[in-house]
Amino acid sequence: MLDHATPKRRTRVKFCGLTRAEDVDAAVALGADALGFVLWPGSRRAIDLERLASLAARVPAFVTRVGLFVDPDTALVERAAEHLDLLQFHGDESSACCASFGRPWIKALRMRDGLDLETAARDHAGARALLLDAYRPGMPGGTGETFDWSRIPATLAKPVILAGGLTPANVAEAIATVAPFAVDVSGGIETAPGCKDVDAMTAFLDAVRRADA
Ligand SMILES: O=C(O)c1ccccc1NCC(=O)[C@H](O)[C@H](O)COP(=O)(O)O
Repeated sequence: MLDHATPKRRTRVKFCGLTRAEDVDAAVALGADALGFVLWPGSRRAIDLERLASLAARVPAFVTRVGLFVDPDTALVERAAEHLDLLQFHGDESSACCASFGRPWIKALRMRDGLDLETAARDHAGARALLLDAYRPGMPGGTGETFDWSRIPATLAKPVILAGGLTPANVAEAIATVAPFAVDVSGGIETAPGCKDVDAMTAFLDAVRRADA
């Protein structure tokens, strides 16, 4: 019989910064919950709208297609959104700006000194989740660096997506420490920026499943 009193945790997994069809296919086959596509032209993992359309078309139902933006032009978000299920904002976008596209959205917060997560969660009340990432000046995301996970309050008003420097080797400790709703990884499953590694994706998912067990 199912024990409804103590449901088993299942940490969701988002693979971010995909640029190649074979990586999308592998991530889906392995069981990733969400795939991130970087639409910020300054990224080493950036893709254009044409590539987004072709990659997004490979993704079946029940796998979330996430588009990453950094202080984007409205037109870019509107055109990309046709191929996306969720918008992820990494810049200084206000809550009103994020909501203005009429699509589900999450806000990435870089953990700079003094950031108050409780206040940020209130400021972004319309977000479906907060993605917490490492802070490095001049780099809006994909730093490959961790931050002090003990800064995350146990009870935040929003689901937490933990990002920043996660790898197959440290993700279990991250889950044990933070108990996030989801984990997000980019550099930790790559051989080069934008090129994912099947063995690393497999190892990452295995580590998450072991941590949840
Ligand atoms: O990956 C990028 O190049 C990037 C550029 C600009 C904004 C966001 C970007 N990535 C965002 C992500 O969601 C990454 O997965 C997240 O920052 C974690 O990256 P990593 O530390 O490499 O796992």
